Amino acid sequence: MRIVNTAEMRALEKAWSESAQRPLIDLMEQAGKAVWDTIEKIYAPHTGAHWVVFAGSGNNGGDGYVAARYAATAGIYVTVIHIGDPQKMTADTRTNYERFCAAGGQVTFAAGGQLPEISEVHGIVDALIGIGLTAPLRSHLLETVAAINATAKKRDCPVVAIDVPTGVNADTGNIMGDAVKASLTITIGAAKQGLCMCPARTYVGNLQVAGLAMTKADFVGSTVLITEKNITWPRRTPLSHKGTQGHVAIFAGCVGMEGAALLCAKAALRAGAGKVTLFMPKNAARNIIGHIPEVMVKPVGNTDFFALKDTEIDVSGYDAIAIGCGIGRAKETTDWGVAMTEKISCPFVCDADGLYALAQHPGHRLPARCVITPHLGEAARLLHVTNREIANDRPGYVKALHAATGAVAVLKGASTLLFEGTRLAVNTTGNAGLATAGTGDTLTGIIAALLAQGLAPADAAATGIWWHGAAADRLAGQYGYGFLATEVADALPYIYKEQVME
Ligand SMILES: NC(=O)C1=CN([C@@H]2O[C@H](COP(=O)(O)OP(=O)(O)OC[C@H]3O[C@@H](n4cnc5c(N)ncnc54)[C@H](OP(=O)(O)O)[C@@H]3O)[C@@H](O)[C@H]2O)[C@@H](O)CC1
Ligand SMILES: Nc1ncnc2c1ncn2[C@@H]1O[C@H](COP(=O)(O)OP(=O)(O)O)[C@@H](O)[C@H]1O
Ligand SMILES: [K+]
Repeated sequence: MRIVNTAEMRALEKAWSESAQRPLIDLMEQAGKAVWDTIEKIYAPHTGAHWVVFAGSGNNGGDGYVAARYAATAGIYVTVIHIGDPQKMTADTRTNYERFCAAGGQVTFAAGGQLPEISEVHGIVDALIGIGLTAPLRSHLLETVAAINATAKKRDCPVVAIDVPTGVNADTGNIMGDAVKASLTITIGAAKQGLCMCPARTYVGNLQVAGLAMTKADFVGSTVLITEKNITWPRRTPLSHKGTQGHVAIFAGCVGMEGAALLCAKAALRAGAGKVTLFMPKNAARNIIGHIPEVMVKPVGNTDFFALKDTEIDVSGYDAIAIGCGIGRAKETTDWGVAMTEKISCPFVCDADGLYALAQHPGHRLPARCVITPHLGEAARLLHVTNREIANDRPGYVKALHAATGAVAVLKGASTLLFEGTRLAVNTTGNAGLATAGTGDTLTGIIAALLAQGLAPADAAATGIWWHGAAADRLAGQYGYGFLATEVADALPYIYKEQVME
């Protein structure tokens, strides 16, 4: 599926219009026709069925008027409810309003609050707002959206959103106050990236792309979904041995947070690392020796946490390193963590308190062979903005993380995002069962193991987040929620078997 952001979409429309020397209203005609054709194909409405189209004054409303005209021509009893000020109709929307009326169509104008009672309806089309929404819905639209959702529930009829369900931010996937809960979203030209992200995904329903003439060229958008079709897997051959599968060194844990280190180490082994060595402050290490027999534990120093002198550790000879899980936030540890990022010469992943350490040293740059894996709060700390600012624009801030650090940036959460410098990647696996302590540590271990097995940093990050989410989806299928971070690690080989060995 081709995926774009709204700026790209508008640029595509403009470029098409200029090169084809045709007005944009021709695209609106194609869009509205494609919408009705798709509705016919999916719902096969019978002659005389009643469909209600909610139209706004922007061009999304224009698509709605075109679809309404095709519906009427097909023998559907179609009514349009135009919400908002008709004086504000765009020129193309007005033209299609007039064409619909000239064809005998009925339009009711409403301010938003007081909607006419819809007693019998077989389907609703949402053509209120598309990619033009950037601010929270104003109150009259909020009332309309609530009325659409309530009517669809009461009448048990489908709701088809044109381009974007009204209320969804097409770039960020955020809900701008409230949104239409669509059964089907027919997105115009190419899928808007926000439609593929949480929380929008639960409002989009079945997503169909209406291909228009302008997107038939060999256009590649700057956004991509991470799916089982485009990730890279490490391979084993019959001759593989532990020396060929990569040696991961993990710098993790402190007294009281030994578990984070164990989770990271276990996940690295489950993700195929040939050997895992766990470096831990001495007093923490003595608490966990033997917990995972496959892990080599190297106690460091003489204390509860890592300290600056621990930069003397020889970090050569490893294929990849994970640093940061559960190391704590002592000043000495943060100074040590930042110094280590300069000493490490192999690919590495930095997470959790390692990111806290980086945030204490603004402007510190990381090499491109480093992957950082912040959640929203860690990203906010790194970029010195609020959690809300990040939540409002996750696609923008994952790019900002890359720009600020130079590393391959992963922004975790529902719909984890990845940016390596060129394309925004949106993960498609994972579920709210992952909202439990330690699942981030397992992700760090997975990415480190993939780096150690030779994957490029961006590939290791993409495969890692997909694999981690897929393991969680398998567990959610078995248990629902309530599975543990350890179980996510233990589920990894089953996914590998399905994807690589079957
Ligand atoms: N270019 C073309 O020919 C093609 C365009 N295409 C179609 O056009 C769509 C984009 O059209 P667009 O740019 O006109 O914006 P659109 O989504 O209709 O939104 C503007 C309307 O929303 C309203 N509104 C905004 N914010 C609001 C808020 N917070 N709360 C309440 N209201 C708010 C705003 O009202 P205003 O703020 O002006 O009062 C205005 O009425 C695109 O998604 C696709 O469907 C395709 O068919 C291909 C050809
Ligand atoms: N609602 C959710 N849907 C999908 N994935 C989620 C959700 N909540 C959390 N996750 C995932 O779970 C992991 C949590 O990581 P993190 O917050 O660092 O946990 P911890 O620090 O306890 O290890 C991340 O990979 C994140 O993307
Ligand atoms: K819409």
